[in-house]
Amino acid sequence: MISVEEAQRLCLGLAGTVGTEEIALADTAGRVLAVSAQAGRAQPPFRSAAMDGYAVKNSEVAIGAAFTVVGESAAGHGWDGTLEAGQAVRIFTGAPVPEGADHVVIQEDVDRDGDTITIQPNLGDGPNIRPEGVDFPSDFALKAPRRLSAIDLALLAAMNVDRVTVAKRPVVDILATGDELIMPGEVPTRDQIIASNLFAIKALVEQAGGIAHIHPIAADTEEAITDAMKAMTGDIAITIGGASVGDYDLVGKVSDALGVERSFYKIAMRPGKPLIAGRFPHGAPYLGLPGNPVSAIVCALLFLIPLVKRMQGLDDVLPATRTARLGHDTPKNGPRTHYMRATLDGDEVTIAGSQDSSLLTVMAEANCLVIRPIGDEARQKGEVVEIVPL
Ligand SMILES: Nc1nc2c(c(=O)[nH]1)N[C@H]1C(S)=C(S)[C@@H](COP(=O)(O)OP(=O)(O)OC[C@H]3O[C@@H](n4cnc5c(N)ncnc54)[C@H](O)[C@@H]3O)O[C@H]1N2
Ligand code: MOO
Repeated sequence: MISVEEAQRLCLGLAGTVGTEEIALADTAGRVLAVSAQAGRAQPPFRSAAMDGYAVKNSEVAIGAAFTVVGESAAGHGWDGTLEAGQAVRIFTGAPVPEGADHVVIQEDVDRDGDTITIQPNLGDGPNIRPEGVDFPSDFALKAPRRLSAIDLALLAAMNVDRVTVAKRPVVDILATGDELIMPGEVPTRDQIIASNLFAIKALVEQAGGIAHIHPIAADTEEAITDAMKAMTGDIAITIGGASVGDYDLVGKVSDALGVERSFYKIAMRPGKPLIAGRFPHGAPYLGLPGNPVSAIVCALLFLIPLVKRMQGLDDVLPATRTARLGHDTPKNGPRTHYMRATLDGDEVTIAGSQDSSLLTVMAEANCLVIRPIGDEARQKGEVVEIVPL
């Protein structure tokens, strides 16, 4: 059995790239920027008024000073002249500040009589002018790779970028295997259960920027699994279940027969020990996840999701960890790294009482996984542990 770190390294080694596409800015939220976007224009592209008021010379600003209003600069319609001594230009927020002016006195601070303004005693601070390029200069670039946030879309728009080159979304084929499984909504026989973990995995893939295709459940026969695996032609292939050593755990055998080049089988981790990883003949990375609901989901978080992100060109793809303090004593860990379902409240973490890998109710209540290293000694309340926030 290999370590989790080694397994993650090998999985990421299977990642190919999915190529890029140019799409409209409005469609890019959550996509990964593949080519740095260039501004080509400063923002603001001119000195602009930050307040509504009067543009004057800073050197002339004083309580009681009077100015003659000689023009108007509105947003989208600047004033082309040059301000002379004793003059003011009526100006509005976002409008270009005229040549010769370097202070905007807000309108609340002046008294206007015809074309004359006089600065009042309540004069506030200036200069109320945004320098050219104060948000970004004309050579500004939004650097790739980067997952585009909602705010990034506004920034790209401000940069006058209307088409964006992003990584294509990796297509992930998800195949659940097992005679006992039916889809939600179908009528189970006495010995059947409902396929569940694939829905969490589909959602995780989509949150990570991939496209998930759920395939029809395959029965526990070599023929059915072979046919179903041949139909997985996307960028990443996932099977769920049948990865262990039982008589009906046929996925490893079938994947070998299909020419999947095995990268590793079995990890010193709990849950998720019987993970299979390899590469399909057509190049797609393949992960054979264990069937237990929690095992499949934890494996997806630790191995599949990083792969989906890496195939979009992202660098920092492994789940973030942080530390927390144990809210109680906990016994020595065994020979596998244990990812324990737990609840973080403030800085204190409480490990769930049952860690059986079939328990979705426990995982649904958890908001983190406590990582217990291989052979970790018994820990006392208050000791620091590493966690993966969920
Ligand atoms: N003799 C041994 N038995 C087992 C070992 C072992 O080392 N020696 N490993 C155990 C561990 S650890 C795990 S994890 C499981 C993984 O087994 P498989 O990947 O072969 O999974 P299945 O046997 O097909 O299913 C296990 C369990 O999960 C249920 N299941 C399967 N698929 C789904 C699904 N899509 N949605 C919901 N539930 C699913 C299935 O009905 C079983 O109850 O093996 C242990 N055994
Ligand atoms: O590794 Mo299994 O995933 O412990 O239940």
